[in-house]
Amino acid sequence: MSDKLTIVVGSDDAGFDYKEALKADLEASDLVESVTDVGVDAQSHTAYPHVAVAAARTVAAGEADRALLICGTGLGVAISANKVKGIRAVTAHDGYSVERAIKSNNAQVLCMGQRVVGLELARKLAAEWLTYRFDTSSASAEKVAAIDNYDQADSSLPESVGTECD
Ligand SMILES: O=C[C@H](O)[C@H](O)COP(=O)(O)O
Repeated sequence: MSDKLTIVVGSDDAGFDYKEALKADLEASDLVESVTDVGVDAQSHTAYPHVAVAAARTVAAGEADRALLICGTGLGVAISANKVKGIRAVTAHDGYSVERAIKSNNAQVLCMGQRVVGLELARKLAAEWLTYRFDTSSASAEKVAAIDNYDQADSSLPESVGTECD
């Protein structure tokens, strides 16, 4: 994998304008290898769960490094993306959370709400998001591994999986 990021973008119609603006920024960024748009387009009205799951499945399949998803609040797309096994999706509208989403949580999916955050702040946050990388040797790594263990476990397994973290 190149150090440049392959990114999927998606939105419902409530997030369409921001998705288009952020997509243009990503396409112009030296930190981005490619951008794939899973919709919606200006004419379609696909509900957010379908777009979010399509984007998340692309990431889970290893066909993209990250996804940037926009809906009205950034909440529905995050909830939906998190239904895909292996995906860690977060909603964040401030710089610290965006940074920690990568550095603490290794979240592959960042979600924002067009009805929540100003466009210029959303653009700044997306630009900063591109610069962060998860450190697999950090103390956060085993916590993320614990999330993934729960994700992989089925409901017949014990309630907790590896509760001890150093
Ligand atoms: O989380 C949902 C999003 O904000 C979506 O864009 C709007 O959903 P609603 O029309 O159900 O409020």
